Amino acid sequence: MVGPRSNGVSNRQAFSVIDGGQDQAPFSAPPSASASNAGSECSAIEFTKEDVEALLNERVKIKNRFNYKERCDQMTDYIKRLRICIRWFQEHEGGYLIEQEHLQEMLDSAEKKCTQTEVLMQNKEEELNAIIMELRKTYTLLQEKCAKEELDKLAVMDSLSREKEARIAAEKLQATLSEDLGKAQQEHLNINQKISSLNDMYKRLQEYNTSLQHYNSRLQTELASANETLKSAERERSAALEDLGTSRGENKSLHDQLTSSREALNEAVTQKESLANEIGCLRVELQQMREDRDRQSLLVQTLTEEIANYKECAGKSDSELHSLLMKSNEMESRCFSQNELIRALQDRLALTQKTLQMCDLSAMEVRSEFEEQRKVVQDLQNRLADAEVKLVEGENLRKKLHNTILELKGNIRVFCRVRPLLPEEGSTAEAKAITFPTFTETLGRGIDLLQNGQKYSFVFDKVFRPEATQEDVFVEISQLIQSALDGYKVCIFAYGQTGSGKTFTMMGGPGNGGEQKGLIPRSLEQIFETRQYLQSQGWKYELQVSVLEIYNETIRDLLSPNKSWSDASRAENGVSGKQYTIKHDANGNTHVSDLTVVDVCSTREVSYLLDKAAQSRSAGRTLMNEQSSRSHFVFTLRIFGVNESTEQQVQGVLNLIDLAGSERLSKSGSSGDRLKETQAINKSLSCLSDVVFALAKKEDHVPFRNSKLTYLLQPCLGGDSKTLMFVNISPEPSSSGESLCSLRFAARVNACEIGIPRRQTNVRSFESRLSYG
Ligand SMILES: Nc1ncnc2c1ncn2[C@@H]1O[C@H](COP(=O)(O)OP(=O)(O)OP(=O)(O)O)[C@@H](O)[C@H]1O
Repeated sequence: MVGPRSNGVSNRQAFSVIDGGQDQAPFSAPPSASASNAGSECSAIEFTKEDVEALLNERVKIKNRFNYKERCDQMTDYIKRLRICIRWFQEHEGGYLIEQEHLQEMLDSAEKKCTQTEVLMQNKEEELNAIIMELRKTYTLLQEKCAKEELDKLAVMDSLSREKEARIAAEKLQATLSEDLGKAQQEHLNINQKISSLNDMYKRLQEYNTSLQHYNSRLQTELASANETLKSAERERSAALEDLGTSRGENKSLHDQLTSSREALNEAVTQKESLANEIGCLRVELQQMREDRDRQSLLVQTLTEEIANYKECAGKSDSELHSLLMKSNEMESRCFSQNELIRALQDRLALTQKTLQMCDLSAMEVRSEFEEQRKVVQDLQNRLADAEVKLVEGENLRKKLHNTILELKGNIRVFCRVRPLLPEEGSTAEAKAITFPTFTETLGRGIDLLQNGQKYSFVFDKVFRPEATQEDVFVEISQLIQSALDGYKVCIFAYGQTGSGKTFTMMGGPGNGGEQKGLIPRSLEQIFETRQYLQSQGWKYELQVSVLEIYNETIRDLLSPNKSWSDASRAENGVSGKQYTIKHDANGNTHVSDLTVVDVCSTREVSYLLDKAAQSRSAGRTLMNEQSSRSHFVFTLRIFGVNESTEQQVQGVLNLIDLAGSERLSKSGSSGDRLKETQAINKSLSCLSDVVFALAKKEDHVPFRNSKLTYLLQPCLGGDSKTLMFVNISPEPSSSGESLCSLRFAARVNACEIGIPRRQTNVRSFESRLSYG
């Protein structure tokens, strides 16, 4: 057996030359050599037969290699090793010649094959290179694709992570949404419940609304029927009053008749009594006569008997007989005269009895007539009582209905009055600034104003045309005045530009008398008349008057016995001695300290006080009005009533106010003191406007305290009184600007809702004598 052995450094070097200096392993894995690390260490290798066979066998293995490149490399490596092996054998040729030949052959064939293989390999290599190139290209493409894929993947990963995040967020969101959904579902349930309850409520509200509508329509019909009833009550009342008057007349005439009948009866009775006395006397006389007659008859009888006896005893003396005959004749004549007397007395008796019977008859007649008359009187008295009860009921119904109407209305009422053109204001032919619509629904309530070619329409509770008389106006407010007697606070005030007719409306025309009398004197007349009339129903009233003016924001007592101001002091912005303060109590009554209050009993007294106050009132001449009121004039009548039969008590207040007129400084031509007055007037009216504006807008704060006027009027504007405003309008086209302002203000006032009027009953606290509202 031969095998590779270590041959020293020289062998090794020889191999190195053969290998071309390449430092690589000559054998792949010789079975017995330490092949793995044998490498090119030829000097350390010894070849044996087994090694050569193994080497030869290795070729087969290499041939079977599938991978060309690998096969090629291994084959090259194999050939090198074979050469080394051959060389080794050449060096050691003595013992191994056969193997050398064999090996040579093998080497040749191997070289051949190797060459073929190399060619093949080259082809294959080229092929492979082409494939490799292709593959590289593909690889590059793939790499690119891969890079792209990687990028895509990254992008996908990124989007995935984003999606994941989004998913997580979505999941979170879903969780919260689920929670929300749960809540929402809960809420939905709650809302559904709420909706159903709201639906129920809505249904109930609808029902309530329908019932309210029904109630409203019922109220409306009731109101209409109440109005009808009121009207019929009024008619009945007036008919009852008429009836009452005629009944009273009838009653009086019946009373007269009754008295005369009574007198006739008394006369007849006395006549009857005297006749009865006479009859009694006659009867006594008759009785006496009868007794006399009987006696005389008896005497005649005895005398006749005696005569008979005498006749029997004829022969007795003729003289005796003669005397007896004489006696008998005398007796007979006496008897005859007695009989005559009796007959006359009987005739008289019969006559007297007849007269008595007649007297009895006439007495009976008079008595029956008297009874009839008494019945008629009784009937009339019953009817009178009925009529009075009806009257009281009608009066109560009227009050109730009147108050219901006012309560239903619930706001300040506004009446508009347009004064006629004055002679100095030119002809009526001038273009008309004011017209009155003729539509049925606004008839008597509408007014149209033409200003700069534009028409402005307003509707109020009542509009009085220029031709309306003071009486026409008063008729419309008389019910309101009556309310003051019924225990309500009533306030009527006149508003408008200067010269528009406020003072005319409130106080009256020149002289304030007759047809020209204004609302204040007419109201007082009505109050005194009604007071008189109500006395029959048990009412007693005490009335107190006070009058003040607000001049330049200062209160003045117009009934003060010692007036402490003069024209000079007026000019000094109205600084007088006394400082009057206004206070409102919890009942809504207003008190002005130190104000003169006068008890009044008749219209004359009040007229005197009114004249006195009117004379004391600040007035002056302006371009707009000859006699212009320069202050707000406040007349107050406090009414305290007590019904002694029903023990009812009422306390009413009547405030009648003539405001100073609003005016443009340019138009009024004011200067000096007049200018100051105008400024003060305009300021207080502007405060009134602010108050009305705040009330109309239902603001929490109403600036009542901004002026004396508004503070004084607070209970009338914001409280529980029955308030009526007159807006006075001048028909002059040149005043249309101011008229528009006044009408606008009035419309705003009309829209204000104040409290429901309250009646003050069962109050007897009259010690406070200074209340205004
Ligand atoms: N309805 C009317 N009928 C006839 N004359 C009237 C009427 N209204 C007002 N007048 C007259 O118009 C003039 C001005 O009226 P009045 O003095 O009442 O106005 P006013 O509004 O009170 O003015 P001021 O605010 O300046 O006091 C007066 O001469 C008055 O007699």
